[in-house]
Amino acid sequence: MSDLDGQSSNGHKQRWNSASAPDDHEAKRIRLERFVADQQLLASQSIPTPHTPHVINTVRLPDASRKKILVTGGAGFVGSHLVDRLMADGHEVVVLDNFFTGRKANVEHWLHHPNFSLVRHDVTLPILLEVDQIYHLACPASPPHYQYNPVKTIKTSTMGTINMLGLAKRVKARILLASTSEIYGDPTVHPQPESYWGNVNTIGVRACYDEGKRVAETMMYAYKSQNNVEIRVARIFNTFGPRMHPNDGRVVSNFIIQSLQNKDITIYGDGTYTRSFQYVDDLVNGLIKLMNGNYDMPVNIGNPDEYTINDFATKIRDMCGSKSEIVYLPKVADDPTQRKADITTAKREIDWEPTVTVDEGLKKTIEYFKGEVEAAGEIIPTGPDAVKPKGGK
Ligand SMILES: O=C(O)[C@H]1O[C@H](OP(=O)(O)OP(=O)(O)OC[C@H]2O[C@@H](n3ccc(=O)[nH]c3=O)[C@H](O)[C@@H]2O)[C@H](O)[C@@H](O)[C@@H]1O
Repeated sequence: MSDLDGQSSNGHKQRWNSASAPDDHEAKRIRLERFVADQQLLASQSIPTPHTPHVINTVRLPDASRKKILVTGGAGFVGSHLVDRLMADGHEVVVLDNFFTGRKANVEHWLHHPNFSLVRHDVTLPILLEVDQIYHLACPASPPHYQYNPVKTIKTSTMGTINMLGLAKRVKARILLASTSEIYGDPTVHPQPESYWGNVNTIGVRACYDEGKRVAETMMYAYKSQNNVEIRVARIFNTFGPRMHPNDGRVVSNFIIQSLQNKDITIYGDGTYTRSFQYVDDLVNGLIKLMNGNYDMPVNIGNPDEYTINDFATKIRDMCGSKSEIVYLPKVADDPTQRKADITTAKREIDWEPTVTVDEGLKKTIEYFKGEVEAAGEIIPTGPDAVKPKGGK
């Protein structure tokens, strides 16, 4: 048995004598383990090789029609579904995400695809990239999450949008802003058309998000008129589907998670408030149509199917076959009392309307959360108070 040269942890070469040396078999095993680890590292960090674990086949677009598309917040719930569509359509996609509420798991299936790049970056800082289109989605959207650090939420919507508009201007990219139905505040007009100016409490707990998005819209139109930037503005209404953060705290994820575990379903207030809910695939279709159409005024993207929170709780409990009790907690501050998308503009200008019913969408979402609950053992849903998103990259 020959002696082996070894490297000690402090870097000094050391010599094992035959008494203390690992035998040949052990040395081979260590070398093999190192080789496999090196290969795995290489495969995870470089373009696909025959050893790369999993590369999804996508359409191969000719250079002339393949676009470089930036998706800020692309590892989030909505962003990751949008990325799936853009990748499947054969485009090159760059995802920027700071992983505050986004999760690597949402996009990990693309990590080895040569058309895909994932960059950990906070949009409040500028970035230089060459792209043709920008979907600017980055911002926490769940009330407990966006209220956790309101100053950061404001910076994300303001500085983040300025940075993305600056980039769009420099590289002449078209930019789409993910705005929100929240810009209508607690609406006095029902349903809400784009021409309604809204009713927002400028110093309330939701203002960091609502006002941030309102000024983001203002910036979009300022860059359009002053710098000829090509803009699109989507006002997104309540959206649900797989990959919602399990601790998101929003009504769909909370009610499903509570029902699946036979825990109390928590209604804030008396449950007479209303929302209209759309499935995420419909939203993604709407965003892509808006981006690639000719209309550059704000467009509501939502499903007008409106429910009281009471009815929605019963519906989800029934669909889950759950024994949960419904409990009523104090209402949350500045909660909009009614919300329903008027989608006349979307139908007329971009030929879009939702095609997935709330029931179909809920079935898929319940299936997804069954898996999440099973994997986690137990999920304690986020309550109404401001809270930092839980890990779970
Ligand atoms: O889901 C969305 O797309 C929207 O969600 C939030 O707006 P909000 O309508 O307040 O959404 P939820 O937090 O899901 O609340 C909906 C209603 O259910 C109630 N709720 C929520 C959670 C819960 O456990 N129980 C409960 O009664 C809320 O008080 C509210 O009245 C965000 O602020 C929007 O940006 C986003 O577009």
